[in-house]
Amino acid sequence: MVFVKSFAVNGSHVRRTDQVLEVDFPYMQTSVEMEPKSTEAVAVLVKQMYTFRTQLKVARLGVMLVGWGGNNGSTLTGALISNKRQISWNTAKGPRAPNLFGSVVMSSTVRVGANSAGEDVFAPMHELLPMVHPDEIVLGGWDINRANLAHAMQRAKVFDYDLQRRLIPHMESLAPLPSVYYPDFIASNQEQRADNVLPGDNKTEHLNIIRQNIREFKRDKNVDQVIVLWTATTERFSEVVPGINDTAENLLDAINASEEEISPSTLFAVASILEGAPYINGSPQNTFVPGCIQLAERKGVFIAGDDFKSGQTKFKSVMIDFLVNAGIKPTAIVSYNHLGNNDGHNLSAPSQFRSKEISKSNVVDDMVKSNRILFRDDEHPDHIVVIKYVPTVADSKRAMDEYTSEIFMGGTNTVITHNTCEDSLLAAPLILDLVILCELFCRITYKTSSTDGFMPFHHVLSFLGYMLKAPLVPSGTPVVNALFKQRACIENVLRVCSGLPVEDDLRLEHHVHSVDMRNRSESNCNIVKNVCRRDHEEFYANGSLANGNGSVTSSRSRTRPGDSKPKV
Ligand SMILES: NC(=O)c1ccc[n+]([C@@H]2O[C@H](COP(=O)([O-])OP(=O)(O)OC[C@H]3O[C@@H](n4cnc5c(N)ncnc54)[C@H](O)[C@@H]3O)[C@@H](O)[C@H]2O)c1
Ligand SMILES: O=P([O-])([O-])O[C@@H]1[C@@H](O)[C@H](O)[C@@H](O)[C@H](O)[C@@H]1O
Repeated sequence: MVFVKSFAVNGSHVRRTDQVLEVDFPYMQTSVEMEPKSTEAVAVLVKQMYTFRTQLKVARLGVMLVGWGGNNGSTLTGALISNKRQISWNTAKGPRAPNLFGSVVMSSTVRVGANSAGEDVFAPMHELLPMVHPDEIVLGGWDINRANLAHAMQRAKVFDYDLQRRLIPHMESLAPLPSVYYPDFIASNQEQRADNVLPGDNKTEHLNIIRQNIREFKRDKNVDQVIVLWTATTERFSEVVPGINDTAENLLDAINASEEEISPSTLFAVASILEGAPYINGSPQNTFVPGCIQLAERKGVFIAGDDFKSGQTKFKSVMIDFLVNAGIKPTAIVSYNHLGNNDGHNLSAPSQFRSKEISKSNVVDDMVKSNRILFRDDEHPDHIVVIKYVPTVADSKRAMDEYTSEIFMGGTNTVITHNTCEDSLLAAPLILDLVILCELFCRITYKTSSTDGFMPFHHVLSFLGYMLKAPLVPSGTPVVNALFKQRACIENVLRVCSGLPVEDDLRLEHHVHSVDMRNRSESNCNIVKNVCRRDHEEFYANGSLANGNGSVTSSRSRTRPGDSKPKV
């Protein structure tokens, strides 16, 4: 295998200028024709030509976190500073260097193709298209607690002490803006944190202040784009009330009337949408009430959610995909976890736990519904979710799962897992992926023979489902929870927008009679390889490359659009 730091795709289907990359893509689908209640079907192959257009200029990106002073917010902030400044730290086991492990965009690779020797060539996912580099992201946000980010980081107890010590000078000047606090939506045990709240209960005033905060942040930080992301405390579900939050008009009127059922998270979503800022919900509550979704559609602003998929649930979406697609029938999934961070404290309250229980429980539905050999229409594995608050373990969440399945000829298979998830160290890189990909999708448009010119993707950005437990999807479309299908969706949309083919793992070239790889016909797609095998091993050894003059270049490519890509 060979690893390259960057590549360009050439071919008659690719048109590139300094500003724009346009790619033609023949999208093949099957339209299934069948009579109602019939079990016979006919699949007809349908090809639709898409042209994808990507604006290559990456936005100067500002990210405003709601709940900035929380474990996730402070951990992400410290991690970005540590990576940008290359702040290493000492531990009992020796020195540690910053990294971005757990970010699918920054730390996973894609197969670009095979070279003339038949070797697979891999590149970083973030090299598929120009994306925001984490070093360039400007962070800000709100919190109902006034602690500065240095204090918040220390309170979170996530980073090693020596790293905390080294980060404090860079974080103590960062302070969250005061936020909206409506006690009824989060556990009463959170009241002690609420010392940084907007006065009064006039929701129109609160909305306008949040909107002003977004405008001022964009101006003062000199960013081109702002994305608002909720990583604040899990709220109880909002009741969807006709006349209150069922349409965009009713929702805006309800805010003007300071209706009680309008949650802080929905207020933030409305403010973001009205300011043209994409809004992402990292928690399980139903922020996106129907009126909010309709408002996002009206304004053409991306929304995505719900609930970061970080540890136990992420693993579950792999296990159930494996079992069901192996023809094995899961009959019971018992998920228990305990955690001791403030999130866990909030989740110890029934209404907030219920929000999380829903998002953690629905993650198997797509896989179960896909296999009527194993499951009857109304059949579903027993699925239990338990969350307990144990202060001692702090952010180091323990997840214990038991998967019981029916196997061949009446057999039973039971898999028991114990997963210690450093909650915030698993969630923070997902926040990075969510905002990097969201910024990219804001620069991609598409056209087909049936569109009126180039159009943005649907305002419900369901491509981001990989990072979320309960992916919000456009009305009437299926929810996909299987983790590797979700990842394949992201990789393939980026591949086709870059000019590469979909990765279908068919690999026919390896299954047909041996072809002398040296005689492979020269494809019309040239891959630029600029790193030899030695560098490849060195890259993997320490994530950096020694170039010709002995100096070390960062393993994170800083290729910018328009840079002349080295040619071999
Ligand atoms: N692995 C994970 O950590 C993980 C995974 C999935 C989902 N989540 C969700 O992410 C969220 C954050 O997790 P965390 O561990 O950082 O929790 P946390 O309690 O440490 O942080 C939440 C922060 O939000 C603040 N807050 C509460 N209400 C607010 C409001 N109305 N406006 C602004 N700030 C507000 C709190 O003061 C706190 O600082 C939670 O909802 C959690 O369920 C976390
Ligand atoms: O690990 P995972 O299931 O993806 O998600 C986590 C839950 O297991 C945990 O109970 C909760 O406190 C975290 O906020 C997060 O939701």
